[in-house]
Amino acid sequence: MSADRRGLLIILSSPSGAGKTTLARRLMEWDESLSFSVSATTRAPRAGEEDGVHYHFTDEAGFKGMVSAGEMLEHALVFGNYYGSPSGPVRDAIEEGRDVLFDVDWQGAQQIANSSLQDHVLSIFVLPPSIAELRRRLISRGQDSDEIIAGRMKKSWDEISHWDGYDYVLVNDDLDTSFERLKTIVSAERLRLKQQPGLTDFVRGLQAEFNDEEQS
Ligand SMILES: Nc1ncnc2c1ncn2[C@@H]1O[C@H](COP(=O)(O)OP(=O)(O)OP(=O)(O)O)[C@@H](O)[C@H]1O
Ligand SMILES: Nc1nc2c(ncn2[C@@H]2O[C@H](COP(=O)(O)O)[C@@H](O)[C@H]2O)c(=O)[nH]1
Repeated sequence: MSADRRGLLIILSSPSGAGKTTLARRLMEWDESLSFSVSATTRAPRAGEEDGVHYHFTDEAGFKGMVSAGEMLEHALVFGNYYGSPSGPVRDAIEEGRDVLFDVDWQGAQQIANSSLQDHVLSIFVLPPSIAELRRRLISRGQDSDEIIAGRMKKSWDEISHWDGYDYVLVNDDLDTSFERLKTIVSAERLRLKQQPGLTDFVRGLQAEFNDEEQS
């Protein structure tokens, strides 16, 4: 560990359409030191999605090759496509004391929470204010076919049923309020004692200064 602060693995999960990608993008704009874990996926790119920025788009053979080479921190089949988080950039960031943001489903969140990096995990589940609003958001995003939206709505309860396995839960009703709460969570978690190993040396310095003053 070469940094004063231990990096956090900030995991956002939610049913599709609840708003985690929107919140993740805002968080990245708020703090440019955050790294986003760009997942690999076999899903086809949506309009506006760039390879290497939003996802590493690959085919099934390429994806399975990465898994068998041990290059994935976690991986899962979600809505009929493979998704996974490459481990290299995550381990580099943690080594340097930087935080990494993940947008993964509950299976990915569980695998990261059970990995050797479990002490770094901060997990947040995002709930929609209602199921009707979840559907409205998926439709208004305007990027998936009716069939895909129906499939995601059908699976939404599978995802929601894991809500209580997370450290924090946000009901994403008003976006600005949710974002303020998310910033509060991240800011507070960064100040936890275990995240600041450099404090031991700092307090030793205070003690030396205190002892010097006592003796003079
Ligand atoms: N609090 C909110 N109020 C209204 N609309 C919202 C809110 N949060 C997000 N949205 C909108 O809902 C739609 C879905 O949001 P987003 O793509 O962030 O969801 P997601 O959880 O990342 O979904 P997926 O898992 O499918 O990637 C987007 O059009 C987004 O602008
Ligand atoms: N386990 C993982 N889940 C992931 C990863 N990247 C994204 N996801 C989840 O997939 C669904 C669908 O995403 P979409 O971009 O197709 O709408 C969503 O729940 C994401 O959180 C990953 O690397 N691992």
